[in-house]
Amino acid sequence: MSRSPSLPDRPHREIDPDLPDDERIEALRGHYAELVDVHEQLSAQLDDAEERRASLRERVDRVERENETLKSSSLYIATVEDVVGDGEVVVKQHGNNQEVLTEVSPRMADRVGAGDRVAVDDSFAIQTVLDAETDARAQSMEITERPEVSYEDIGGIDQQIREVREAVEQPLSEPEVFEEVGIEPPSGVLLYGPPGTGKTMLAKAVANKTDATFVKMAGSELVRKFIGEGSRLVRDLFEMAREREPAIIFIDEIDAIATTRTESKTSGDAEVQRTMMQLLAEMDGFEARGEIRIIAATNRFDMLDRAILRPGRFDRLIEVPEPDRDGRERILQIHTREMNVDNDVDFAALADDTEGYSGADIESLATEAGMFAIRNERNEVHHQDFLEAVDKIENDDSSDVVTSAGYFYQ
Ligand SMILES: Nc1ncnc2c1ncn2[C@@H]1O[C@H](COP(=O)(O)OP(=O)(O)OP(=O)(O)O)[C@@H](O)[C@H]1O
Repeated sequence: MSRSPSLPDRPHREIDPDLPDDERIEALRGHYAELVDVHEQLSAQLDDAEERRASLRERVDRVERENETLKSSSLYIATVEDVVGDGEVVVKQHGNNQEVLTEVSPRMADRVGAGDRVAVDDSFAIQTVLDAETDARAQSMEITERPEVSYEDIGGIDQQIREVREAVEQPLSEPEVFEEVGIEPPSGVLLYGPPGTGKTMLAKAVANKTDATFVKMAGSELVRKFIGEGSRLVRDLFEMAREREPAIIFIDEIDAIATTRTESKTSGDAEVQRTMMQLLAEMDGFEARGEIRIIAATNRFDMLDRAILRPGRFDRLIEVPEPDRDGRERILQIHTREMNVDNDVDFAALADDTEGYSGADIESLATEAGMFAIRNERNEVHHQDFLEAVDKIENDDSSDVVTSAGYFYQ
């Protein structure tokens, strides 16, 4: 730091009062001249000091600004695509889709997994994993690189499987067939029917079969949890799918965002409307022969706004009903494949006893029967265990069976 210049000496002059007037005046003139000189020096020093002060102030301002920028420095949002091992991951930055192989600090190593949204700094070091609170997308979207469901795991809806394969799988696996014939594949497929009948499974099985990423979003979460975010989330949903082509977008409970317009003009309705408009806009601007297929599901077909069923939107409707007797038998067999089931179990008879059960109900029934076997200290499940399970489920008020059978869906 430069040192302040020394101050000039203060002029001091004793003037003898007994001097003749002209000499005194001369002495006073001389004193005055000295004072003027010192004044000029001090003014110059003051100007210098002012100048230095201004330049220091400027430096302080600059440092403060830099400090502020560092403290609040923006982080970029990226998705972890793959954990390569040895503390390295591939991340893809949102927006520019740049893919980067980056090291994970030991502090973050246990917390980072494929599919996580993370905040990265300029050098792509992962600073934080976005938790459910900050990451609306993580809460409302489920992304599975390759779901483990196959068509063989789904019972009783063979006709629906066939239709979904034609409408969703074939355009992905054999797009040339559609080109040769000169038709556009259906834009979107709508699965409708009571809860727990295998709609989600169907969508997952197609993703599995076609090696497509499964991107699921629940319509209800879109509008209920993230007020004001609905349309952004719809945009995000399609963007996520585009980043991961081939992909299957599955919108569960689409009725939550595509209900018939009501007269009321509450802000909640406006939000639902905006979300639906965004969805329609995304679908309208969609390449029908592209690598992204859209499947939606609803339990409330009656409530749907018909605008979403127009050609170019959800133009293939597939009903997924409750399983019939044969379907129930098949689903029972599927869900007991891994169980140690005694020869006395009569699946045909159980199918008769489970009228009105959905696939999900039958899955709970099998688990419940297994619990009875464990309670009776057996490792084999007997027919009687299934009967007790039926009894328990039907007398249990909290059971879904009672409600799902009574669901209104068309
Ligand atoms: N047809 C089926 N075959 C075999 N299992 C089934 C079938 N339907 C449902 N399940 C079982 O029930 C569970 C839930 O099914 P799924 O989520 O596919 O139903 P959904 O129709 O999408 O229901 P929701 O309308 O409530 O979302 C599945 O994980 C599966 O174990």
